[in-house]
Amino acid sequence: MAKGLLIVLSGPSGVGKGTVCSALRQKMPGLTYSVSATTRLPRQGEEHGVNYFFKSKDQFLSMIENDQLLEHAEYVGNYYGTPRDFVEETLEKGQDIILEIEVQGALKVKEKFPEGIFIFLTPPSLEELKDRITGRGTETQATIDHRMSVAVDEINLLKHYDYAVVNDEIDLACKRIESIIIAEHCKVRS
Ligand SMILES: Nc1ncnc2c1ncn2[C@@H]1O[C@H](COP(=O)(O)OP(=O)(O)OP(=O)(O)O)[C@@H](O)[C@H]1O
Ligand SMILES: Nc1nc2c(ncn2[C@@H]2O[C@H](COP(=O)(O)O)[C@@H](O)[C@H]2O)c(=O)[nH]1
Repeated sequence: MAKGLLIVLSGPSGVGKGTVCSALRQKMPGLTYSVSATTRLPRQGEEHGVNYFFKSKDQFLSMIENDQLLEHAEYVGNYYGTPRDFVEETLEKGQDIILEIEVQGALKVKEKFPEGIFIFLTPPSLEELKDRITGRGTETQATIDHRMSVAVDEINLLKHYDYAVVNDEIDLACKRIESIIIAEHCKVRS
């Protein structure tokens, strides 16, 4: 049986990865979502096992030690990582999986899975990006400033991705990503 596609969606904080990914999962119910582990505290309404596996720093470090993470990164003061077994088992079953992760982690996944599909979601402008992070109302001003400064470095790494998708409008961005996945399934592979 053919393996599933590993799809990595990244882009700066607040660009709309989570929003677009939720819309995409509604349109493509066969697409499996990789739930990450993090040491970040839950935001209001976030659930363990749904949005993230929320871990203490010691628990996270032990996941690294035991090689349970496909990749991990430290981002703006917290650790984030992708549980390895779930990704590998999903691909083996022939199902597509999407990872919604930041850029350092995406580049580590690319080293291990060069056959993956790497999609960078871009904001229409940096001003709009800042408005979105601020408007979400989840971050302090200091965190917004930190995330915005990291965003500039992240956008400079766009060249390592296969596709750039602008998130000007949620439905359009979602349609572009759906089209990429459909086209990748039609690709002739040697
Ligand atoms: N196309 C869009 N137009 C306007 N607002 C949007 C659009 N896409 C997302 N948003 C809004 O921008 C904010 C940030 O979106 P979201 O939380 O999905 O970003 P993210 O990239 O997942 O962020 P993070 O990396 O911090 O988790 C949310 O309030 C969301 O409703
Ligand atoms: N390298 C990884 N990055 C991840 C993972 N899960 C989420 N993320 C990214 O972290 C930032 C911050 O997320 P937030 O929920 O605190 O706003 C964002 O870019 C996420 O996409 C992961 O497993 N590995």
